[in-house]
Parts: sequence; structure tokens; C-alpha cells
Amino acid sequence: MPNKSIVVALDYNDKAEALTLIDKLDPSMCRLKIGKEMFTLFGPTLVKDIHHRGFELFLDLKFHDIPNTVAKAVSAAADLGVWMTNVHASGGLAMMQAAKKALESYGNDAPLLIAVTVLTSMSDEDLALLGINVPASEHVLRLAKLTHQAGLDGVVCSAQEATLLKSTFGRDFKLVTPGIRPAGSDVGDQHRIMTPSKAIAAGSDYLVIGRPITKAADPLASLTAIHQSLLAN
Ligand SMILES: O=c1ccn([C@@H]2O[C@H](COP(=O)(O)O)[C@@H](O)[C@H]2O)c(=O)[nH]1
Repeated sequence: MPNKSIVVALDYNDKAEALTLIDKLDPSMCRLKIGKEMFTLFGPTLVKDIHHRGFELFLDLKFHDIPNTVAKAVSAAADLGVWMTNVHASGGLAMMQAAKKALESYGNDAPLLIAVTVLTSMSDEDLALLGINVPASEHVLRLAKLTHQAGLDGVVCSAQEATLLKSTFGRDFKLVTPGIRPAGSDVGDQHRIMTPSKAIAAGSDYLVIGRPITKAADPLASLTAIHQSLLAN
């Protein structure tokens, strides 16, 4: 269902502003995501506020630490009842396996656990500065293989890598793609971008979309237009 494939990234420093937008949305239209900014400012209370309004929430804290610490953090996220949470694949196989194991006791109530491969803001040149002298798509594939081996539910990647990853890992391995930009919208700090309809066609399962919606003069109209662009394809 294309509409529930949209995850609106709420990157606000003002809780009232975020709740004003949320109250205009319907949980049947989209899921929501909060990340480091909002969780640091407003914590688990905000998670409860969002759940109270009936939305499924992606807690995007991108954990990256030693296995024991990440396992505990992922478990704390599960205790909040979130729909999805994540770690950095570059934390390594043992870290991801520990995170996955920490969720075993939650059974069907466990959140989806995914791993960030290469941030969508990064280009091949940015990777080269880190000593990674392969195209981003090759490094994404390498990290996705590790994530798959650890038994996680999927990865965060760019939609530009979606076709490659779907053909490699199959339909059940979820692809969560930020860096989504409707035609003509500001690219901002993103590098590996794609339009919503092309991203779905390429194999993205969930489109993470922030500023093209939240910074629009009329965020609801922007979300509605994106829905329509998906239905048209
Ligand atoms: O590789 C990644 C991982 C996470 N993000 C997050 O997604 C949103 C994108 O917001 P836009 O305003 O649509 O650019 C944001 O919260 C990031 O922290 C990402 O962009 N890329």
C-alpha cells in the first residue's frame, strides 16, 4: 500500500510545532520518524505522545557502540513499543548480532531492526576521504551483506541502491530509503537522492521524507501530492 510506505521525518526543535503537524495527519496516511534531535530534546514522553495519537514510530537513533551497550539500547527502544529502530552496520557483525539477540524475548512485539549502510548525505568523494575507495553502492552492498548475515530485518540505504539490494537479498529484506526528493524540491545536504515514485519502482519499501514535507508552506498538501504521485505510478 503506497501511502503507508511514507515515513515522515520529524526533525523539529519545537514540540508544539511537531504536534501541530501530527494532528493534521492520519495514521492511515503515513508512519512517523523521530531521530537524535527530537529524542534528545523530548525523550520517551514524545514517543508516548505520538503513540497516543495512533501512529507507528520509527525511532531513528542509529546506535553504534560496543555490542553490550547497543543490545541494551535496542532493548530500551523495544520497551518503548516503537515500530522500527536501527543501528549502524559499520558497528560490525557482533554488534548487530547482539542487537538482534536482545530483541528475541519480545517475540512478535519486537520492533523491526534495521542497519544504516552509507548515509544518503555521503557521496563517493566523502567515502574516499574516509579511506573507502569504492563507489558508495559497493560499500552499501558490503554492509548490507553483513546486516543480512546478522539476521536483521533490512537496511537504510539510498533508493539508488534499491534495485541492487532487492535483487541480491529478496523482497523480505526491507529497504528504508531517506534522500527522497520530489522533482524540483531542495536537495539540501542529501547526495544520493531519488523521487518518491522512482524509489518505489526501484524497490524501496519505506520512503523517509522530512523537509520536502515539514518545510513546505503546506505540509499536508505536500504529503498529499506525494501520495498522488505514488498512486499515479
Ligand atoms: O542515510 C540516512 C539515514 C537517515 N537519514 C534521516 O532521514 C531524514 C531525512 O530527512 P530529509 O529532510 O528528507 O532530508 C533525516 O531525519 C535524517 O536524519 C538520512 O537522511 N539518511
